[in-house]
Amino acid sequence: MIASSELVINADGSVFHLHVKPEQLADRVILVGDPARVSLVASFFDTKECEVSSREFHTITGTYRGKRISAVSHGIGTDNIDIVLTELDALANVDFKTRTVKPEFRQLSLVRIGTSGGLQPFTPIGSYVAAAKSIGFDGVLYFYAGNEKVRDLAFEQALLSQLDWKLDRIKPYVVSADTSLIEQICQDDMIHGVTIAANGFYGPQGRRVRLGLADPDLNHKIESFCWEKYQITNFEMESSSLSGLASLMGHRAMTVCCIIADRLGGNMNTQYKDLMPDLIQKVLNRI
Ligand SMILES: O=P(O)(O)O[C@H]1O[C@H](CO)[C@@H](O)[C@H]1O
Ligand SMILES: O=c1cc[nH]c(=O)[nH]1
Repeated sequence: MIASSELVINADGSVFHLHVKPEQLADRVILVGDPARVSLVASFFDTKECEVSSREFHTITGTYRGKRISAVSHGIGTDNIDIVLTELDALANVDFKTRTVKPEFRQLSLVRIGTSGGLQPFTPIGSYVAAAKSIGFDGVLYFYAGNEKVRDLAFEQALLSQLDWKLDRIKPYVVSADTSLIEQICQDDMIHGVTIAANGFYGPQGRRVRLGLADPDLNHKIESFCWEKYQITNFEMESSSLSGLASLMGHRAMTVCCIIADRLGGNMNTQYKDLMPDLIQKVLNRI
């Protein structure tokens, strides 16, 4: 039995942070950072079954062309993904009455639709980049047993050596998205990329506002990195822990982002919300 301090269930039977009840979660889940983007996703639904909001976590479950789908916001950062993935997995796989793991595993398909900064000439503003591989600058995955089994250790070595890694308190890790989900969602209109999930928007993505950077050359090294068939394409902030935790739990997960910042040219599209409906519809049609 899982103690009440470990898996926290609210008095109304919902899970602690998301405030969602087990019967309210669909097998297909669209994850987004911005709580307002959940309403945008749900605006395409044919029916709406429930809507729950708590902190930055906004959930709407409904149907799209006969498919039951939950849209869930996770806020910003890989630490939030630890909360959201653990609670979604518990909603699917723990019996909330007995507080025991259900005998039959229920697999979720999770697609994160995010925004991102492009790092290559072939990832301009407005392009869609799916994270076939994610590089985690965060440390969430390291806290879980068996993390080495879902990490690409050869890729990690190539990174440390080619980037001449100088930030000795942090060791980037590499994980893969679910290949069957990438095949299902990505067509010619999405680039298969390698995405860095940074543990911040500014310094950890090489942005300088007032503070200097510990390794001012890191972004140049990231842009020129090339190993086997891989180049690093973009920065966002959640795909690493999403792919890593989902792999450990047995769920299918991937991230696809709309590029809104051109880090090479120094340009930004602050009107990116106009670009989102098209990407959302593509994912809803394919999930
Ligand atoms: O647009 P979302 O989904 O929030 O994704 C990106 O935007 C946020 C930073 O502005 C981070 O969450 C990053 O991953
Ligand atoms: O540059 C960007 C743009 C969106 N989200 C990020 O994390 N970085």
